[in-house]
Amino acid sequence: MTCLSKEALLVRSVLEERGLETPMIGTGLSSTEKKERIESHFTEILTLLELDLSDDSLAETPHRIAKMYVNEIFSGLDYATFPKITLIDNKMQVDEMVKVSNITLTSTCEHHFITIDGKATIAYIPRSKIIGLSKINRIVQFFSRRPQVQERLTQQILVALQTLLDSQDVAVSITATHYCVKARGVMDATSETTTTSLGGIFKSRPETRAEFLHCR
Ligand SMILES: Nc1nc2c(ncn2[C@@H]2O[C@H](COP(=O)(O)OP(=O)(O)OP(=O)(O)O)[C@@H](O)[C@H]2O)c(=O)[nH]1
Ligand SMILES: [Zn+2]
Repeated sequence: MTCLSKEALLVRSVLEERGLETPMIGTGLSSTEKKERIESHFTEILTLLELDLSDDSLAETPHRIAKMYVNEIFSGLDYATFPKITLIDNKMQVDEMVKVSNITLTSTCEHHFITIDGKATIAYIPRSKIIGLSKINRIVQFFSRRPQVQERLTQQILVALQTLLDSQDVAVSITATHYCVKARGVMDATSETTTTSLGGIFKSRPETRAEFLHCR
């Protein structure tokens, strides 16, 4: 059994308490067992699509998909992959907004299992701690590597950062293209979806909210 970091345990318990955790069941399967089972089911799916798995280009596809699901695009379902978090005392007494824009975000729509491709902007007002910058991108990546709806993804990132920084003063905005909207179904190639989650002063103080939402 993997030992989870104290930050991973804390974030998971707060998300559970708030009803924001991704709905999951426990199977007790190891990562290797999951990959074996997924590979076997994808062999069946591709066969039902009448694809010839003896073709050298397709032969390894079920194995590739299983590896991609467990190790890559859905690795964020496992808190063992939660990033190592570096927090530093705010000795420099920063009390203005720290904002990180244009964070690359690639996730997967849980309704259609197809890509969500977007950007996140995140801000916080430092209190007692400041967080290592790359850790913000890593938290975005962690929660993106799950089947998601954009609204829940935005909230999970907000609450994780609030928990780690021990402050409500965090803001998250995500703008994304959903390939379930662009590449199938309604086939709209131009629309984008923006979701925003604001905490503390970003919610209560109109000037701070406006600075976050409108200043690049
Ligand atoms: N709110 C929200 N909806 C999403 C997200 N990703 C996909 N959806 C929507 O989930 C809905 C699923 O609707 P259904 O009617 O069950 O699925 P569908 O028949 O494939 O619908 P169409 O996409 O309209 O063809 C669609 O309207 C999607 O656009 C998301 O992140 N947030
Ligand atoms: Zn979808």
